[in-house]
Amino acid sequence: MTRRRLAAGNWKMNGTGANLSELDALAKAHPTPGCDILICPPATLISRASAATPAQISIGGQDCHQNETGAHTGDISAQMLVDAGASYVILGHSERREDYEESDTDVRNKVMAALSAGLKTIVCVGESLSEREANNTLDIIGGQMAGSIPDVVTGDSLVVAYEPIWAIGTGKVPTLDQIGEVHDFIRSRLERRFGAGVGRSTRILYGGSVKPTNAADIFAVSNVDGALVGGASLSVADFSPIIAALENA
Ligand SMILES: O=C(CO)COP(=O)(O)O
Repeated sequence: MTRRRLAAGNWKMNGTGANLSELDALAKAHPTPGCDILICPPATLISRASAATPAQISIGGQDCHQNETGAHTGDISAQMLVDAGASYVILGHSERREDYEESDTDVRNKVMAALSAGLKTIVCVGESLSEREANNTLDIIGGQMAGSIPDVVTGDSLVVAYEPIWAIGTGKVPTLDQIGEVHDFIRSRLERRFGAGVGRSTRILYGGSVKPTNAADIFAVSNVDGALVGGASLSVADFSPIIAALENA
């Protein structure tokens, strides 16, 4: 099973129109990429980013509401993301689980809404430092997967991102053995639940302090099919070498 690798950038709450030139430069640096490239800018930029960016770079959202329409001030539905030009959405990021107390059930409902709108979904899972230190990492990941991923997944519509919370924005990265252990576990859980088809075609990304300096080592780990990159996705100078490392993995 060959999975097309994915380099995904999560801009979080960073970027205005002035940053769209980064996308242009990224597209010029990777005219025919050897992996999928995705940028998830803030919602205010999705429409402009998708209009301005060549097709080899996909644009995604960072969250969506579980309902199609309605009285939900400040929220954005999956259909609205599609309308704005998004083809992916990140769901269940640890920052949303923490800042908005999103539960696994909330995430699962959002994933179902996004899939039925035709979006590919990147579902984030990951343990806190205290959970890792208590040797609970695999239990936590297994529970988040069981609770956050719905039964209706088909084809390559699901991407799972393993993001240890303690590695996000900290410069700390798990050992390659630790990354491999969790990615192998995620793969086995996907195969057990969805069978060989979806279980093997689902891409599993690593996220948390991925930099040009550590990307090649991380991409050599088994069942690492790409990265979900925060800070280093904001500039072409940092993101482009990460993409190149993935292309060469
Ligand atoms: O949370 C992340 C991506 O979603 C990772 O962020 P950093 O790459 O900044 O650690």
